[in-house]
Amino acid sequence: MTSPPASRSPPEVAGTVRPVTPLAVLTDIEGTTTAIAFVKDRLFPFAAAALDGFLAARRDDPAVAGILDEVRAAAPGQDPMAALRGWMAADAKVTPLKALQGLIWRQGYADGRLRGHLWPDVASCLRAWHAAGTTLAVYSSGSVEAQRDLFGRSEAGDLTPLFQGFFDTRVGAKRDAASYRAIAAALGLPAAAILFLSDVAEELDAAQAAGMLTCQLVRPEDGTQSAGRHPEARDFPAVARRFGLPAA
Ligand SMILES: CSCCC(=O)C(=O)COP(=O)(O)O
Ligand SMILES: [Mg+2]
Repeated sequence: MTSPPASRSPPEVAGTVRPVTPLAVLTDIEGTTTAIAFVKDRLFPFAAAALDGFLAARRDDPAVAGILDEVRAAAPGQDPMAALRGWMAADAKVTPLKALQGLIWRQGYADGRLRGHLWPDVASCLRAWHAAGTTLAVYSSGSVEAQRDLFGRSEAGDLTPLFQGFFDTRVGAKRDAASYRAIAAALGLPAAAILFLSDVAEELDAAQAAGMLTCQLVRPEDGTQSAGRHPEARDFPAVARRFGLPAA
């Protein structure tokens, strides 16, 4: 006798033996859909090299002026440029830095110097999951604008129509369980129906504390390492097999 297909109703959390198939997949970007090397060796140096010229040209743009006000509020008494440079050097996930990087990258995506990297297994799975009715959303420290540009001008084409939501640190820090509760509420789903994918164990811990299903992407070619405390997958097809999602 064959097993019945996994239910599409919200999964039971405890005391169940049936497979828990998520209604929604919430994915991180760096280290999960996209190579860490692309972010660290391409995107971050691109923004650092363009920062001075960008601010000189756009300082009076209301969006840029607003970000600089946020920098001053986050680093009182410091020169905003020094604060931005310090955050860049430390890879600090500070909201105004991420917003500014997103605006700088936007120019690179628009004129073709940047194209969003995706691991080759990612786009086909996202398309298959979306086609099967799974809600897809993104949660990254990169700004929502940067997320839309990366997926909109990706190596696999424009994937933005697949996603129902994009969330950044404006919803809260990625290591804070409250952020995941807020995302579940915004998606209109119980946290237990959402699978969060990330390479970072502390982010998965926070999602799990909020009640989400979790899976750590461990891609040896990207240098990520197993934390040993969450379900693991080496790519998106392995996520699909582990959680009963459709294969690409
Ligand atoms: C939107 S792509 C740039 C990613 C980024 O700026 C970053 O800090 C990586 O954060 P993630 O949460 O995707 O690991
Ligand atoms: Mg990550």
